[in-house]
Amino acid sequence: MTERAAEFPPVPVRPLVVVMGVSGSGKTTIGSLIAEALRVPFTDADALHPRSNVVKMAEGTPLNDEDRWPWLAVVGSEMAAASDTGIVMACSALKRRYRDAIRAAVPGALFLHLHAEQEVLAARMEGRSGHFMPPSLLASQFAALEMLEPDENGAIVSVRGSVEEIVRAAVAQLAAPAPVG
Ligand SMILES: Nc1ncnc2c1ncn2[C@@H]1O[C@H](COP(=O)(O)OP(=O)(O)O)[C@@H](O)[C@H]1O
Ligand SMILES: O=C(O)[C@H](O)[C@@H](O)[C@H](O)[C@H](O)COP(=O)(O)O
Repeated sequence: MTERAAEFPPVPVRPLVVVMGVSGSGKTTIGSLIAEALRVPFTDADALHPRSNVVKMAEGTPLNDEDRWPWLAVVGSEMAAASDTGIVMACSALKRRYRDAIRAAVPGALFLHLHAEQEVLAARMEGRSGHFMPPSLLASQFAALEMLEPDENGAIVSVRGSVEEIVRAAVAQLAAPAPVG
């Protein structure tokens, strides 16, 4: 076992993880490090949006359900295709019904919700450059957000702290998930 793998407790074999949360919550930053720690591939669902969705968000208009359904279908099929290796997928998955759609494609999916107050994330988005998502859409993301419910397989992880602390807490949750709610 390498030094890095030894830092973390054992996690499920071939984990199928969705790192969820609003824009700016750290899905890309934290999700890619979780994937590295688990030694599984990482995919950012930002890269799976049809061009029309990216243009819409870049213009400052929130996506609606109709915009998201085809994208969520791609997210689900990419995860299902990774069931032999495991995967960490960064995907907002803001609403319960979106997560239900992903679970329909990947029944074993685990959801890690990266969570912090809007002000914390707004400051982080303001500090991010070269991304299509404008900080002005953050309020609409919080308005759409539905928290994980007790029957959903997953955990809420606070992202107020450092990246290292968050990755550690997230991997610990995957090893021994605490019940939500
Ligand atoms: N724990 C953290 N502390 C400080 N800055 C962070 C933290 N996590 C992410 N960031 C920064 O916040 C911004 C948003 O993170 P990002 O990973 O792009 O979020 P998302 O993919 O959810 O939109 C980026 O500039 C990133 O470097
Ligand atoms: O469902 C949505 O409205 C989008 O998926 C959105 O939640 C997502 O956050 C964007 O793709 C922006 O990308 P970042 O999350 O990387 O800011």
